[in-house]
Amino acid sequence: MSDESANQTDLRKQQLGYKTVLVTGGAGFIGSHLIILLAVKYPLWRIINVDSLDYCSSLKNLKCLENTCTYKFIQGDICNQYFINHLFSTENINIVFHVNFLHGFTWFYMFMYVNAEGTSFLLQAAFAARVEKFIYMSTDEVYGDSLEKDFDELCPKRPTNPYSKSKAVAENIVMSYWENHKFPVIITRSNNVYGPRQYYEKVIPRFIGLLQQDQKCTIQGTGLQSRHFLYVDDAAEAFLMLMERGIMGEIYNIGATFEIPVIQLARELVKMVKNTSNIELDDWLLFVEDRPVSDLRYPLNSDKMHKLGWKPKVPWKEGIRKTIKWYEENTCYWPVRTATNRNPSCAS
Ligand SMILES: Cc1cn([C@H]2C[C@H](O)[C@@H](COP(=O)(O)OP(=O)(O)O[C@H]3O[C@H](CO)[C@@H](O)[C@H](O)[C@H]3O)O2)c(=O)[nH]c1=O
Repeated sequence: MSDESANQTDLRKQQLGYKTVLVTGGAGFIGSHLIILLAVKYPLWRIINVDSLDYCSSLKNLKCLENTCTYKFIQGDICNQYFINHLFSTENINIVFHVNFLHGFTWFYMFMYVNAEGTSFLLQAAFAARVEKFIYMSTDEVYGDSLEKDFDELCPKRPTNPYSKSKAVAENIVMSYWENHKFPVIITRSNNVYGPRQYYEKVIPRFIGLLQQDQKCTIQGTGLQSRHFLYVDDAAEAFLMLMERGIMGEIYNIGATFEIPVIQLARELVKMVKNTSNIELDDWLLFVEDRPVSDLRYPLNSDKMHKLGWKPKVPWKEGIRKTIKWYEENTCYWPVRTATNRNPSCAS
């Protein structure tokens, strides 16, 4: 089929209610789970995955869609303006999930470039193409930390590290399109997401990978900082619910109900992975240098999501059991099993 007639077919399908959805960073952990859920729930929609295939992404994550004619992978960089403009002018994109981002605690310029400037390139092109919904995945980290009070979406942003600062800047750019042009955007701020296929640099897969190789869990700092963990299927469900029912121009917290200090998380994982008695648990902990800035916790008030009808469904015990099982069955999935955190500031 020629490009022109393919375009005509797309347009006719869109008139019938079929959509074309773009997911940036779709070969990564969260992006790939989101794409698979989209493909299951909307089998007739076109899904375009744009990913630069950085070290923590893999096309293996989407192997199950390889032969699906409604799914298309394009290797590309959101910071390449020519590429992005071409993408929007040729693909008739209706909905964007902007998942793609760069993590870390140093290299401030790179975070600003990818997270803020890249987002701005994408927005410009999406706006020109009159996209119907632009959903931007931000982070709970934009709030800074809180020892007591839960953050709701009206709390001020107080990001403390270069990554969260760049995400906060990107949020401002996204929101300015709503405020100035009523361009339909939604911002999500979620807790830490975990589950099968996550790259080894994040705390849960990293600890599992280390233990599987008889190495100790590297606790950064005291380990008393705690995190809320959301199973990836629940996160993907939340993103789809926002696409279906979210109010444009709004921000939504996507919070988990399970919170655990990192040191306790390590002990739980030791118990599960090593089948160790309580007395020996701490033999598997190694205290390493902390990050330059380490927030203690990010408690979220997710009432807005609950009102839309979303709640996390997967209990921690079930989620972590499934996750460990996956890592046990897929020891060679990622090239390096105990990736040192690519973040150069993490002394681990
Ligand atoms: C990898 C690693 C981490 N940690 C600690 C540092 C943190 O307090 C905690 C969680 O670290 P990470 O798994 O790297 O995730 P974190 O920095 O919280 O960031 C994640 O969660 C954020 C949401 O809070 C997302 O916005 C980020 O994109 C995502 O990467 O575990 C350790 O103590 N040892 C480790 O080896």
